[in-house]
Amino acid sequence: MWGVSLQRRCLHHSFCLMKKQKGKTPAEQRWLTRQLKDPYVKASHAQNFRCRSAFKLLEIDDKFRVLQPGDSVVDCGAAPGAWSQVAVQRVNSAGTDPELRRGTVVGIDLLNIPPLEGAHFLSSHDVTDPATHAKLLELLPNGQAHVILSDMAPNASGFREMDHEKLIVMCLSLIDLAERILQPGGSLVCKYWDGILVQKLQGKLSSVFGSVRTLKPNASRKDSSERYFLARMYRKPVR
Ligand SMILES: C[S@@+](CC[C@H](N)C(=O)[O-])C[C@H]1O[C@@H](n2cnc3c(N)ncnc32)[C@H](O)[C@@H]1O
Repeated sequence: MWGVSLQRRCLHHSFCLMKKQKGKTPAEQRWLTRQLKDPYVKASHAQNFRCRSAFKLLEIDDKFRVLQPGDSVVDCGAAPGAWSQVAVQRVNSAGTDPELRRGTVVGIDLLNIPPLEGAHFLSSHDVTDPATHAKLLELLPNGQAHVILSDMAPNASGFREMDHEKLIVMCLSLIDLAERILQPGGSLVCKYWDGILVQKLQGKLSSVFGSVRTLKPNASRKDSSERYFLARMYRKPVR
């Protein structure tokens, strides 16, 4: 009986897939097939996350407890907003003293970020622009963040080295941002694509953070060069 209902569901699933794939290029068809089979895509629909990347941050935070109730968090490259959803959940706890445990989440993206209760979004803003840093100073309590998250990525050109370099430059700009808004002892989670400049980024992070570790969450696709640095115990450089 179970076998028959599963067979029906599979036939229905294949039919939907065929309908969705009509008129698509082979690359688009491969992407769609992968999306439809992906357990994290299914889970993100079931749990109302805006995209599967939510599970990367959930995994990192479950293991390392980066986001604490009451924290102020800046989410760089926030669109469509799944990491901000996770951050809003984690920094606002239903504890006994809600005032003390109400956190702040500010998301920034070049693109439009649909509104999310509990978050403040700076859509059409560039994280690397000093004008954005100035706005952040106004939005964060005392102009300070406990955590900077970055899942930023440039539009991939298809040239691996070039894309890697672009993303490393973006990650390096987060060190300038940290100097302006990250409080001593704070943390940074940032995505990078593996390549020759990773050691340079790691070195720069290690010069201002007490610990830097490399992470590859299970939700990050195995065939992707995507990795994350988790840098903790920020030390503000003395100028
Ligand atoms: C992989 S998506 C982020 C997904 C997001 N973490 C989520 O969970 O919904 C990468 C985002 O980085 C943004 N981005 C790239 N460069 C940026 C920049 N200089 N400033 C702000 N956002 C940027 C892109 O527009 C894109 O929306």
